[in-house]
Amino acid sequence: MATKQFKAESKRLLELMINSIYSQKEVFLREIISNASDAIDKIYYKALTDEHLTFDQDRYYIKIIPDRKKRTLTIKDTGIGMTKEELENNLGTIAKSGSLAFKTKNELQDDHHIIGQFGVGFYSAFMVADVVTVISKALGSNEAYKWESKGAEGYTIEPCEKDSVGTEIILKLKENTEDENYDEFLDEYRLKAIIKKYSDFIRYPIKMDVTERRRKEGSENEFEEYKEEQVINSMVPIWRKNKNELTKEDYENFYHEKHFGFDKPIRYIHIKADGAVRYNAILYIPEKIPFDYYTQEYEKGLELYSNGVLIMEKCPDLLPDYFSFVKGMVDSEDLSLNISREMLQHDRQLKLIAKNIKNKIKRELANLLKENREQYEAFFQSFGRQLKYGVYSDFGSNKELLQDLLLFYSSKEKKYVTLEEYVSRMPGEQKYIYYATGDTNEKIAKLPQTELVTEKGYEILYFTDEIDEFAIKMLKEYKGKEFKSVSSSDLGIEEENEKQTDAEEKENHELFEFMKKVLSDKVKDVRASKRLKTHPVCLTADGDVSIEMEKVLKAMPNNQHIQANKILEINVQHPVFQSLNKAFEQDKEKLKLYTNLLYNQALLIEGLSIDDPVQFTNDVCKIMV
Ligand SMILES: Nc1ncnc2c1ncn2[C@@H]1O[C@H](COP(=O)(O)OP(=O)(O)OP(=O)(O)O)[C@@H](O)[C@H]1O
Repeated sequence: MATKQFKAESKRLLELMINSIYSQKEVFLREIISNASDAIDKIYYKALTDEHLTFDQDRYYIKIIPDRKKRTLTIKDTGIGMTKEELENNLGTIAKSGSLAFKTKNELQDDHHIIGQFGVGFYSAFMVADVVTVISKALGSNEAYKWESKGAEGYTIEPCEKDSVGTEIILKLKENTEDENYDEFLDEYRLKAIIKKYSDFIRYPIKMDVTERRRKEGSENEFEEYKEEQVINSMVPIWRKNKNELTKEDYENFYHEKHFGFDKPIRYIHIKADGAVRYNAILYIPEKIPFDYYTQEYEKGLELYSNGVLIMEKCPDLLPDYFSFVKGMVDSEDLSLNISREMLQHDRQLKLIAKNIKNKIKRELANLLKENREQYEAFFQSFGRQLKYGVYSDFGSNKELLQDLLLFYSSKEKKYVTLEEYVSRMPGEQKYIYYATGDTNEKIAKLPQTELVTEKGYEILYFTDEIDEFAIKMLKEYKGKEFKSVSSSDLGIEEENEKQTDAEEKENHELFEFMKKVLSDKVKDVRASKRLKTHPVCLTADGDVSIEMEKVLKAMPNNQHIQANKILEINVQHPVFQSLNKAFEQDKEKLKLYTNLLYNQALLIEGLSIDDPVQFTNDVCKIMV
């Protein structure tokens, strides 16, 4: 059966191209400049194999010429130019890329990389222009031609005059409308900003006559404006330079030029990957936390370049959430771009780069921790919470990667320690890694629940961040040692006084039952404490939800009323216990009063609010009179 050819309605196709591919009009300039750069590159390649041709870098440039009077924007290049046939083929056929053909034919391999591949970028000019005129003279030709088009209607080609080899693209800008101001593309500042944003690392100078001001000669306070030709782009991206050519200052300057932050980065990572995936990257670990970092407004991501041309200002897929504080850029030739160069096809390359970057950041942070503890602690103060979120999120799938980057305040060392350091110091008989939760280190240090563990001489990690306990529950253990809250019912160290407390529990069973009834559903149980030494009372929790977790969950907007199973623990060695016993025998009303008072005291110690503060203060007054 004969295969029929698809027919394309080229007029319609062009309209689609112009109106649907790009989300931002300003990218037309990026596309035209990229074509100009490709055209110069082509001369460079020709010179490699043609002995009659030399490539003298200084002769090649791109010039941007806005003309307010004529409402035109001209982009001129000294590249290879186009013959009549090439104008016809390359600009008269949508999706025909002369550059792609050139690349394939010349099997280009070295550092100069031609950008064009889809054969559509040129038409983006019609987003901002009614009429596009191309005047071109090809290398090795004596004739010049003018190609002109008003868009979908078609184009004309005719001979014209042009002195030098190269191409001039003249855009007659559209009239302004209520929604669109095309004049902006005649404005020097705006043009400069667009060039800097997308085309800063085009290898050839992008020049423009820029208006400057100077003091009038012979005058004190009179100024005059004058035009000066300036090169707008930086040209050589520092990421393509060798690391040994660059100084710390170069990296810091780049950080500031790119507006990654106002601070000085504490570490930078320069990656030149040339293996399974080829890319260059410069990454920074900032010193200071951005003001919006822990808000929804904060956007993570790295700048993404393809061949030095900006594709995305913030590519989120390159950074995992737990490293969202990292700033920087990635440049790769191997990306699968979509036709507008605004997005990437979700490809293997990008995933490989992201994985690679993730491991490099992890290694860099681990090195920082080893080499400069003070700086790491400062970093952790800013971004540690994000690392802990990382341990907790995604069902703990990143906990192995992140656990050695965590720091917690230690009761014994009185400073921040790693889990590794904690475990390496554990006495042989210590079963668990102990932790205590609270608002501040000072408050935690005073918690009655810590008494037994501290008396045993064991180290306690202080958890002051809401996320801490959740993250640790996800970790479950570190190097085979389980985590244990000092408030949990079984601390694993009560052997000696275990039997005694059990006996006391039995002996005072009726008293505790009475107290439990007084407190009704507020507590699950009232027990003799195995952990209290000097304090009369404390609250602990049975089960998976701790009192701290209950507090955090309660503060969440969609809280599910998840509650900890609270246990009121009484220190039977404390003189208060005698008073309780006495009241139990002689005055049940008094026992009720004492029970409520002790319960409310325990709440206060935990940082929980009292249901009825007025009742509480009345109760305190009652025992005074
Ligand atoms: N300034 C120029 N000098 C020489 N040739 C040019 C110039 N501008 C465009 N061309 C030719 O026109 C072709 C089509 O350009 P167009 O921008 O539409 O696509 P492209 O650059 O090949 O691909 P992409 O859509 O990926 O940018 C180019 O491949 C190139 O051969």
